Amino acid sequence: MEVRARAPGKIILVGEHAVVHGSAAVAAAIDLYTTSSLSLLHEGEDGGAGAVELDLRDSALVFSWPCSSLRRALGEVSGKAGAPTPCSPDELAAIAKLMEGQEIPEAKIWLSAGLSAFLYLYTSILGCRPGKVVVTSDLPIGAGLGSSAAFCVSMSGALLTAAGTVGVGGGSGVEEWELFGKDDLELVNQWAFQGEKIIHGKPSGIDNSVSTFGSMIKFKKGELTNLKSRNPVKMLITDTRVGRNTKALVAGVSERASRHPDAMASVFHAVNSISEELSSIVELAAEDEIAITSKEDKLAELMEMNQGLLQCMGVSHSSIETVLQTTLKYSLVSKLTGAGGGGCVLTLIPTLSANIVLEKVATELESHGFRCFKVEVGGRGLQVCRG
Ligand SMILES: Nc1ncnc2c1ncn2[C@@H]1O[C@H](COP(=O)(O)OP(=O)(O)O)[C@@H](O)[C@H]1O
Ligand SMILES: C[C@@](O)(CCOP(=O)(O)O)CC(=O)O
Ligand SMILES: [Mg+2]
Repeated sequence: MEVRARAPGKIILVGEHAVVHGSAAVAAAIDLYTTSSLSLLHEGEDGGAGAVELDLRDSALVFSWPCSSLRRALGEVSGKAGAPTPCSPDELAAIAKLMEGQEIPEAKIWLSAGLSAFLYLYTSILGCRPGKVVVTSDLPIGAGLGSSAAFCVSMSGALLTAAGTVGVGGGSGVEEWELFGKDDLELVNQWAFQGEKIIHGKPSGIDNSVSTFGSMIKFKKGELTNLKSRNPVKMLITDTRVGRNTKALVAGVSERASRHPDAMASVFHAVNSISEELSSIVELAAEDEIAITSKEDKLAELMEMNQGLLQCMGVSHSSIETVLQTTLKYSLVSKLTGAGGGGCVLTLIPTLSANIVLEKVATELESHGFRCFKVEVGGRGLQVCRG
């Protein structure tokens, strides 16, 4: 049996980093996906005693662990159907040892966090039984669009479906994407969060939640509120192509917060107010051109204010500043999205803006070596297909 699960990336409209410290944030799914395709094998089917294989198609890298080594390192784990137990320090150390035998190219050493999350999810859900997972993704990795969460959500979705834990009774037998019910999605989300913890250290949970449930959400202290966005929100995304790592950036903000607790508490409080205000504005229905423009002006101003506060947190970057200055020449407002330090920048596209302006701004941004693309905002979350 093959199970394919796909999960979207996301944009954070406002509230990144502050959300880790208890403020509200607003995020939306985008139409770029990571897909995990899982085939379970029987011992001996591959001519050997069986192995767990991870094929990262986009990187042209395949990793493999004999089931016998997994059992030696992790014990006779039997797989778990219910809610996850967090990865213990001992388990994490055993997984780190299993990584030693793998040949990860130096330039892609950042993949090791994803591989560790994979081994944790696979062995915890299915035990040490042989199987093969092929992963493909439309998302740039490590660029602020939530590739780590999409990886963990699609992987958890595929593994839990194969284990028969979620999606029981669903599916029509023909190849089509299937949506899960709320309880199944909750369970997938809990597992994906544990995977995110291995990759990020201290995630807020916003990325895995929006990737699992889709749509546009407000997220605060683990609580998710679905936002009904009454008018389309259009965003241009600019990938600065400056690599960065969410774990290090999140840790940097926490260190700044422990050096300046009062000042940073005020910054986080201001972000919370921005997210709350933006949430209520997106839910307002604007009927005519004047109302739409006034609504978009408010969204743009809140995004601009949030960008200033992200600079206060120390997570902007010269490449991000270049995008801000370039789009401002065309009276367009931008802010970083995700962890910052490079990665992607959002530019709000007003409904009434002329296509020619957009083409000009994209051309100028690309002349700096950046990559621009448009995304659909607020679409579906996890979907599964059984072949
Ligand atoms: N398709 C993938 N295959 C393997 N690992 C992945 C994949 N997507 C994400 N990851 C893991 O997630 C990390 C990137 O996560 P992160 O730094 O949070 O950035 P972002 O989530 O914004 O893309 C990568 O370094 C890798 O370990
Ligand atoms: C910085 C943060 O708010 C978002 C990180 O998103 P990304 O991994 O950069 O896509 C961290 C979090 O909320 O877990
Ligand atoms: Mg991430």
